[in-house]
Amino acid sequence: MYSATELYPNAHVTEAVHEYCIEHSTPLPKAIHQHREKSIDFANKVGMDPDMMINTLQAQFMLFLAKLVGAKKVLEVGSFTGYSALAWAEAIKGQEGAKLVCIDIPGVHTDFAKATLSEAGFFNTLVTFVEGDSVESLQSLPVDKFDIIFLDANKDGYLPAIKLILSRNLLSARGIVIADNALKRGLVAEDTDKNPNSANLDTTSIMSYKHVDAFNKFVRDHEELEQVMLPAFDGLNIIRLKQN
Ligand SMILES: C[S@@+](CC[C@H](N)C(=O)[O-])C[C@H]1O[C@@H](n2cnc3c(N)ncnc32)[C@H](O)[C@@H]1O
Repeated sequence: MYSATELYPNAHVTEAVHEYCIEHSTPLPKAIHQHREKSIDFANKVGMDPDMMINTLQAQFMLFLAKLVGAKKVLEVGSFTGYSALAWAEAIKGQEGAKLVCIDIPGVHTDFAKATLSEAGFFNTLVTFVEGDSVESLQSLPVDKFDIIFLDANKDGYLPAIKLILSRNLLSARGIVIADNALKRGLVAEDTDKNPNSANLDTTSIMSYKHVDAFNKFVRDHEELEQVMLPAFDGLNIIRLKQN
């Protein structure tokens, strides 16, 4: 049975709709736009994949969402060149007690992200970096309550991350966890040859869809959590603590 709606007839219309959405959403500040261009140049120069960044529309969405939930404290796991971090910083800046903590492994991309946030006047004031493995960093992070926790690093870290978020009480009562790539190009739902993305199927690496699927199932089955899985971007699993 086919119960989903295939909204757009082809890739051309899908792309046109995407551009329309960008043009009809509140634009990102110019500095964030410019940073995207600089990040693409930088990533290409150092041989990293610029497509690791969230896209423009996702940045517009996350900035809006952060404002919608009145976020003051954000924890980002996986910052790359600092593009999504800039969007979070823009959303929370100017509030007393606002802070953004970014976790990523050390490297030229993290140096680039720190320089960017420094140029924007955020580094070490609004934004701090924890340089290390995602799970180890979540284990040792000083306890605080975050209104948004964005998971966007190694996929084998998602499940240990949500367990640590719960056991260490890192999420504020009305806070949300946003797990990016929650659908992994559709592979979590369909990993046979009916999905062209199943060619060279990766079931073992740290980025495998298998880890994301285990995370999604853990979240779905956890009695203290409620969540919505959205087929937007590469899939967003938006999670919160059940409210009494
Ligand atoms: C998809 S990118 C993040 C993109 C960023 N959120 C953005 O939209 O601009 C994933 C990041 O996870 C980081 N990463 C990979 N393995 C990691 C690990 N074990 N611990 C911490 N970060 C890791 C990579 O260095 C990379 O910068």
